[in-house]
Amino acid sequence: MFSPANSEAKPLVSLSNVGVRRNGRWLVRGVDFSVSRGEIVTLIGPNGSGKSTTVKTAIGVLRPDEGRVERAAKLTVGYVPQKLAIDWTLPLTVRRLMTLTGPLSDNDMAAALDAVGLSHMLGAEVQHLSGGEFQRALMARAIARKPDLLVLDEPVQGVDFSGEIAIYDLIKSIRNTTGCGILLISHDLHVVMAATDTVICLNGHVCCRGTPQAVSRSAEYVRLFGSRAAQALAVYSHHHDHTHLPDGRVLHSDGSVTEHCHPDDGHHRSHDGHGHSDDHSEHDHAGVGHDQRGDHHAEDHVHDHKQPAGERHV
Ligand SMILES: Nc1ncnc2c1ncn2[C@@H]1O[C@H](COP(=O)(O)OP(=O)(O)OP(=O)(O)O)[C@@H](O)[C@H]1O
Repeated sequence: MFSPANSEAKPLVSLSNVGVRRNGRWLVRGVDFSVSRGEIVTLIGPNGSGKSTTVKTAIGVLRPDEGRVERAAKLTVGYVPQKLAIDWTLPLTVRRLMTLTGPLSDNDMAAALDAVGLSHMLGAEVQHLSGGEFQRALMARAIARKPDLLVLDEPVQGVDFSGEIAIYDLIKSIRNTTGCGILLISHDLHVVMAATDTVICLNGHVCCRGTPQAVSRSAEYVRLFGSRAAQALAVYSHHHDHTHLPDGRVLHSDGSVTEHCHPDDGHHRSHDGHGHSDDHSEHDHAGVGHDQRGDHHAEDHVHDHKQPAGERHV
């Protein structure tokens, strides 16, 4: 069992002021974060905010156009991409899926499938797996080669709400048993799990970062989802009140355009039941910290915490 005390101080991967530019446009810029052994870091943000670009840069699939990416020597990465090119017309068993990218011993395959709860499905056709089972099979494939860093791009796609909780539990258990670092992407701003040590919100740059734990401890949340769900899942929603234009300028909600984020065009909105207010200390208590480096100011975004779509406050 992994113990954080055993974790190495040096991060597995660290990004400093990373920017990626394509066709004259910055896809992401000024991105700073690191992932250490035993740590779970989750990137959230709207469509096109640069999450996939950022993880691809972190693992070396893309080269940054500015800034620096440092990876630990001999780092092994298990990567579950957002999209997988599978020919669904051809039969493909779970066993074959596990070995598509290289040979794997029977023992390692069995251990990985056991870890994700799919040992009984070695001979099953991938086409027949449920959304949750398919995601687990992809995770088994990624952990079978015992990576130092596991990177999961939207691990809960096609999975229902209770399945999401199970997958987040599984991710946490993989971290606890192997001690690997985990870098996750959640496309959905609403759902972030409590196992996450750090949430990083991207919108072309790092908007804010912090822990989702405080939300999962709120009485309303525990009443709504039960204590088990509260241990496994936190809910975090983030409303962007400005848009980054292709040329790097910023379009604000009042229609004005500035070179950089505006220092006072946003506010912390209170939310029914969660008691958030404009008081910074309270917001900090909720574990969410704004990124105050560079030109991005603490007041540039509106936050609240709420239940996922389809759920309702009680
Ligand atoms: N090679 C490329 N050339 C030009 N633009 C690109 C390239 N790759 C990505 N983009 C653009 O960069 C932006 C960020 O894309 P990215 O896939 O990183 O976002 P994302 O946050 O992962 O989005 P989603 O939630 O939809 O998966 C998008 O506007 C995308 O169209």
